Amino acid sequence: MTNVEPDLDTVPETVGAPGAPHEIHVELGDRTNHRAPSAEPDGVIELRDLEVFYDKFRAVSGVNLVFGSKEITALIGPSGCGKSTVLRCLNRMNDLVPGAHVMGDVRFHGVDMYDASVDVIEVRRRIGMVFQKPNPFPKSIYDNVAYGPRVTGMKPKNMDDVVEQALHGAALWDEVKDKLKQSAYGLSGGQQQRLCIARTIATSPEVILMDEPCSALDPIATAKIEDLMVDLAKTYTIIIVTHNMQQAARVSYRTAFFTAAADEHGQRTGRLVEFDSTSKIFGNPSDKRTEAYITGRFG
Ligand SMILES: Nc1ncnc2c1ncn2[C@@H]1O[C@H](COP(=O)(O)OP(=O)(O)OP(=O)(O)O)[C@@H](O)[C@H]1O
Repeated sequence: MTNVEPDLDTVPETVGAPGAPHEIHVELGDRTNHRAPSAEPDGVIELRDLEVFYDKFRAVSGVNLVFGSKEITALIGPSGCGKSTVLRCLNRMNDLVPGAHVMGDVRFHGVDMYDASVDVIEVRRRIGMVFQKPNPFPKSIYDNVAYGPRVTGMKPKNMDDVVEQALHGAALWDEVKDKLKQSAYGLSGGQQQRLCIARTIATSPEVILMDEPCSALDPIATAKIEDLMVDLAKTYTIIIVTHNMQQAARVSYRTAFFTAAADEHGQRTGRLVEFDSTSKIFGNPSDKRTEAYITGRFG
């Protein structure tokens, strides 16, 4: 996936000076709840000088980002710029990737998430993840949702209530309430993805990370997940990686744009180019590389 993207550092002058007036055709926010982001994100998660390696390969470098709670933040950029790598740092998923190591600071409520005293299971309970391809377990719908509370040792008074609430939260209850004991594999792709969201919220996380959650879905199922995201953001902090710029523009409050630049040895390392409110990024970006990307000239 790397080394096939054009180098955004070499965008031609015709793109225009940073901040210059220009025409950008990405529609903003027909699905958002139009909650204006506060001036500065509160920093529920903060990245300082984040650098991620896969063995000796430096995949991303110099990432400083501050996420706001109960907001949707989109990470966008061309293939291979390190969006998923950064996302996986936010709940220590990269621990599971052979050769991956993380430098710099990743703080959750100000606490160093990579400190030796931190309980990784608890990190992943509080910061859940939904993947690109719906990945329900080969279990019943009920057992998929109850799985997280069971394995993380939650002892709810009534598991049925937990399952029902999570399925309501994922806007799936009405479609499955009469077949909770049936296999999750009998659901459509979009339903399976909402089941995965229910499975994530059943453990009462604060943050939900989503890595291209709609890329395997048709437009109707995508629209349902986008509506759901906006609804979930009233309760949860959501950080989403998406290739779909319309989607980023529709659902997110803030957007971080990454790109990958080659060094003198030709090694392409992902970097954060610009982070701002979504309306600024899509309406009047400060960096010509952002503008080139969102107007479809590159990437
Ligand atoms: N498990 C891995 N082992 C080695 N290199 C990896 C691994 N995962 C990602 N990389 C490399 O790290 C860089 C960033 O990849 P990453 O998947 O984070 O980018 P991305 O922006 O999410 O890409 P895409 O949009 O194509 O999913 C790429 O050069 C990729 O090849």
